[in-house]
Amino acid sequence: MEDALQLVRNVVPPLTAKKHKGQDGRVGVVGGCREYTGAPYFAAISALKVGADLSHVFCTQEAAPVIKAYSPELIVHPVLDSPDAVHDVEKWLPRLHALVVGPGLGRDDVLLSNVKDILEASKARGIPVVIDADGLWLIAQQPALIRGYQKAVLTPNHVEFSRLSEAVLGDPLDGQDRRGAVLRLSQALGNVTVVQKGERDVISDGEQVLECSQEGSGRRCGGQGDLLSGSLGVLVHWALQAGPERTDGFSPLLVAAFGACALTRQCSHQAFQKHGRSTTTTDMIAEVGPAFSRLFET
Ligand SMILES: NC(=O)C1=CN([C@@H]2O[C@H](COP(=O)(O)OP(=O)(O)OC[C@H]3O[C@@H](n4cnc5c(N)ncnc54)[C@H](OP(=O)(O)O)[C@@H]3O)[C@@H](O)[C@H]2O)[C@@H](O)CC1
Ligand SMILES: Nc1ncnc2c1ncn2[C@@H]1O[C@H](COP(=O)(O)OP(=O)(O)OP(=O)(O)O)[C@@H](O)[C@H]1O
Ligand SMILES: [Mg+2]
Repeated sequence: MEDALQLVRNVVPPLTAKKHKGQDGRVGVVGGCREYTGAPYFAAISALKVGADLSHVFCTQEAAPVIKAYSPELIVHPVLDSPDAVHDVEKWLPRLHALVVGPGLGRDDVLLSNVKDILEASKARGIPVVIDADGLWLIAQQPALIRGYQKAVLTPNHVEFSRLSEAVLGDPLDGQDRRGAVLRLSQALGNVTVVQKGERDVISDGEQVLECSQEGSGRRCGGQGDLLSGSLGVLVHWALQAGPERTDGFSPLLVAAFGACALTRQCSHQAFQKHGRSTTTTDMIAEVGPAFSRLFET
């Protein structure tokens, strides 16, 4: 565990006066609809709190004022259900380092179709993508969308993993051999990186496997996965920018995923010490700074 934490430390960029705004990360979250406005907010604000310089949310027109009202820090684009949604997002892609697709997306067919085209445009530009929540619902329906895309990281929870396994391998989760199940799913998807969240997070790129058992808490409130996926958007950019020479031969995406899992669990642990059973994801986001320093600032 300590070795893996050191690999994460190796990819964290120094804060220097020599950089300009944006250089430490410009992340976009694709999600936010009538039902769900918290999830994209949790993901986008977590990216900023981890250390991105700019955090965008591409959501439906109806969700935009709600998410804008949560925070002036976020750049919120009310475009996901506009007639020219794909173009409206695509024009921002050259300025983004990573995309987090799915938090609060919902399962509306029009939105899923727009996100399909946004993913195609992102792959064409080699933009790293983190796929979570209802983005995984889309992938389970159309695995070919990301099969073989080496800059994709999937972050399924228990149920989402079973759905993906069923769709891609024809069999749901093998309860016993979690490492084997994650390896197999990654391989079947052309070695994309897969994070199976759970009591221990199991992470694989189809060749190597890392497990994160950083102490978290017993609290299972909604939104914790969104904190993880938003943090991961930044860490993926940093790890790819640092390159494999800084990750001791491990895939940069594997190291980034381990870092996001450890950070999320540490936030949960710290928030639970203060708030106990009443801990919410908002309390956890308040712990991102101290948790990051504790784990990754040398
Ligand atoms: N504040 C907001 O805006 C938030 C919005 N969110 C957004 O909601 C969307 C759907 O997200 P989701 O997590 O409900 O996913 P999904 O797979 O449909 O679960 C459906 C059912 O599966 C089960 N189940 C789930 N997890 C399980 C587990 N670990 N172990 C076992 N069972 C488990 C459970 O069913 P049950 O077992 O209760 O019958 C659950 O009801 C997505 O876009 C996300 O971003 C959330 O991020 C939260 C905060
Ligand atoms: N049984 C568990 N024990 C300890 N930590 C857990 C457990 N299950 C999940 N976690 C941790 O909780 C965090 C969120 O995982 P979870 O499975 O709740 O994601 P999710 O369902 O996608 O969340 P969200 O509500 O944001 O969609 C991760 O950091 C994961 O490591
Ligand atoms: Mg989730």
